[in-house]
Amino acid sequence: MAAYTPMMMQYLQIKADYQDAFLFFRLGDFYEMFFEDAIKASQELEITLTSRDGGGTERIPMCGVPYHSAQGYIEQLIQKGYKVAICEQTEDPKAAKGVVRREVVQLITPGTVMEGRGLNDKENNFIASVSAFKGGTYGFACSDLSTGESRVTLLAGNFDDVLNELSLSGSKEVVLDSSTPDELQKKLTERSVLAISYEDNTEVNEAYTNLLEGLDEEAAKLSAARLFNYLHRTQKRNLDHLQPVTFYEIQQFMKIDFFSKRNLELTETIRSTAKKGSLLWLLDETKTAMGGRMLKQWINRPLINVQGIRQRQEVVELFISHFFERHEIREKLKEVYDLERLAGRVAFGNVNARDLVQLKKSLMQVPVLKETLNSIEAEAAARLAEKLDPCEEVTDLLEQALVESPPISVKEGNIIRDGYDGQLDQYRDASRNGKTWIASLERQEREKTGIKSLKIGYNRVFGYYIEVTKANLHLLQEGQYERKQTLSNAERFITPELKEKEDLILQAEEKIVELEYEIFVNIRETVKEFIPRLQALSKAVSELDVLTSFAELSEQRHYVKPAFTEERKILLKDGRHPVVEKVMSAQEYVPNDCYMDSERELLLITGPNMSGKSTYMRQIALTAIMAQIGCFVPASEAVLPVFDQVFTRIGAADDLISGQSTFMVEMLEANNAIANATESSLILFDEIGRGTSTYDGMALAQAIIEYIHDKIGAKTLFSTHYHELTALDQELGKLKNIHVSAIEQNGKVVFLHKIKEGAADKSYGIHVAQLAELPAELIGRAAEILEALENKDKTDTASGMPSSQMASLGGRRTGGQAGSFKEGLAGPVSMPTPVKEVEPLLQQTVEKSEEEAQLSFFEEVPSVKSSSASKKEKRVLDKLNELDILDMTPLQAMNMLYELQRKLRN
Ligand SMILES: Nc1ncnc2c1ncn2[C@@H]1O[C@H](COP(=O)(O)OP(=O)(O)OP(=O)(O)O)[C@@H](O)[C@H]1O
Repeated sequence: MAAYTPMMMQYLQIKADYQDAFLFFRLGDFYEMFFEDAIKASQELEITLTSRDGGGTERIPMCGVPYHSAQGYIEQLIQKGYKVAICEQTEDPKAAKGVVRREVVQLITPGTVMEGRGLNDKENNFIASVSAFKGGTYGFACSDLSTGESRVTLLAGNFDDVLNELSLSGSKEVVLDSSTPDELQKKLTERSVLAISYEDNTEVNEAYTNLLEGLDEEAAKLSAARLFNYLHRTQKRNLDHLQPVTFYEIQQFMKIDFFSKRNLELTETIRSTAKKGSLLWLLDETKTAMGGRMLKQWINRPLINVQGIRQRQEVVELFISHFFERHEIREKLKEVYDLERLAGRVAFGNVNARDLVQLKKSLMQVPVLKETLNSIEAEAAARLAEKLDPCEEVTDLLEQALVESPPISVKEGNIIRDGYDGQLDQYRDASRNGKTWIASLERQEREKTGIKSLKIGYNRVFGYYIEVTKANLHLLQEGQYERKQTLSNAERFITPELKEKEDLILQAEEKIVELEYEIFVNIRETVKEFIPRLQALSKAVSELDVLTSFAELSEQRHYVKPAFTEERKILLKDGRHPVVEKVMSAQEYVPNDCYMDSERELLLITGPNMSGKSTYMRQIALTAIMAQIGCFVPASEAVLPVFDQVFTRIGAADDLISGQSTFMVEMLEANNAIANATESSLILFDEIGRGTSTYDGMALAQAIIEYIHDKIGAKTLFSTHYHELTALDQELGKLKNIHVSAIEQNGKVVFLHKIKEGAADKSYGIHVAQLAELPAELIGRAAEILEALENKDKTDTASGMPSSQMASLGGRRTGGQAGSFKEGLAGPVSMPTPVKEVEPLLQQTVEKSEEEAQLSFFEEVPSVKSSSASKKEKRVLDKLNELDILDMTPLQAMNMLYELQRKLRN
């Protein structure tokens, strides 16, 4: 290796310990980066790459950012998922012999950000640890360093549960044992952009022993200890604000798996992953950042304990009936800052005087909140009031000590009030007296010399001086003034007396600044002792915030309090999809009822495209979730069971990025539901089977329905375009058909969005295509093909060919009879008992033709059997040619490519 300079050797030595981070190496007023770090950082941060001589044969790539503006650059790197090690000079350069000692003082990572853009007010910033134990148990711990909250759980054997917990907590970083197998690491990073870190030490650090005291299980302790050890090692300080770790079991909450959370758009929309348009967006009427975070946690983990839900409902109801008190409370909540994160920064040592003034102002709202709650005179309100601890000692201290508007910096004085500290007052007197003396000296000198324009000024170089314009110089007495500086139009002088006072003033000011900082640190340390109380207060305020916002929303949007039943019954009158309703205004939205009980476990929903099938299904799930977080629900009457889990298969072909075909994802999601659902679960399956050929799809759909009906008994809503399946109600006692109605008016389809009993009688696929403004010529052609298909079907049926008129694909399996799917296809129809004799036939042909009509974009339809391979290719090429690629998103383009390829291979 080349002989580098001692400083570069020091750099390389430190860098060796931080291979996976950018090393910000402090050199004077800059943080410098070298070698690979410099090349990469210059690209990521768009800063100039230079080079320097480091003693070796070649120049070393280098780039740097100024110390005072480093924060922004660090945030940029963290947001991109990188880690940054801050390496400071840890001894006074003047005192150093040789190279100044330098050490990494903090490793900032995506999961350990404490301030700045990396933190979203209304979102937690969790870092998790995953530990594998013998017997297949996983320990999952997570901590939000900015708020200090931590929790841990043990997950038996199922790695999907680990992935779910990671996604529910929204963790940005995961800490693993370095021996974690690669395949698990790959799985962890597949679903989201996670920073991975390692910590092998699981010994409980003394500083955190008390935080782990409540944990009975050794594995839980070790998992949390791994996380704390990592935090301690990277942050290099005691983290006094960390709260005791709570142990939870995933069975304590309604389980909503990763897919369902996404499909139901609980906290973000599928398309843009934005909050706007999600359930969280609708429900978030909170006034504080902490309340916003609590709401998100509640949505991610609805309760299954009826008692807990009813307690929340009781408070919501109370606030609905106490409008003025609610209004008063919400006004006051606006004044409450983020107590939890303030407390975190107090412990971390990066809080400033302004933050503490905000803390004081927040705490001053607490007595008013308590008073308002107590004025309601209800037990539930009194319970909430009880939990609000105003921490008067902190308010008093901050009120007495801090001025109203201190500066941002804590090292420049002007923070502490007069009268708070005797010594400080003395210094201030000295400084003020000196300044008064100087002001009177100016008066005296003017009188003495008769120079009206004489003035006393101050600058950093010469200190105080007497300034006289050149025209008046002759009026000064010789020998009394020492000339210090000549300007173009004036001269500046000093006198021994002036310098003496100046020394006094400057010394006093220096002492003031030092002492103010010292006092500030003492105050901060005192506030630190109140952190647990502040954190408890923060929880109570958050709860009050969320519950009043539920009340606000429930009243505004005419939601109703759901009753819970143990009868596994759903009764919703005038139910609405809360988000769609908000977007389209209540007048336009068509409310729908839903009734399910032990005789009506599965609802098979048919109806045209665009009629509102998915909206209806989603609204049932969202209503259940809203009910179980304690909110009222969008209906005029609601009775619900407590669901243990919600499963969904709804959604678009948006999974190409994860490398799985749409159909495969569909099957994985279906399997997840089938493997885990119980009779207390809710399943929503939207057009299962549509991703494969008609017969395959229909067969799978039927088999899935039968399986749920016979073996699971979960409340299930299943929408389908396979009208043949509607005949299943003859066989499956607990399956009922419902449909979304539509009518035809002047050749155009009109969606009524109204759910009705029974199966739909028509598909309207071509009508929908017409609404989408496909070319008239094409629509005409589709109608022609449809007719041809219908006729063909009729002929086939008449000639005894296997027909699509059969009620379902395979005879239903009962006992030992194996009425297999194949038999159903090849032999005579095994279960041909459609409800209506003629209609199902029509339904089938319309349905089939709709699908074929869609295919006709690309290939010849079966009725016009001239399809040659070259013609098919030509159609694909034509389609390619027509595409306006610049107008497509990458995902749309990928989907289209996938589709085209599928057409070619078909
Ligand atoms: N109850 C309703 N009242 C008013 N408008 C509704 C209602 N339900 C759905 N809609 C509107 O109809 C649109 C289509 O609904 P949705 O996606 O649920 O239809 P779908 O039947 O599932 O369609 P597809 O079969 O094509 O997937 C919605 O975006 C919404 O604007």
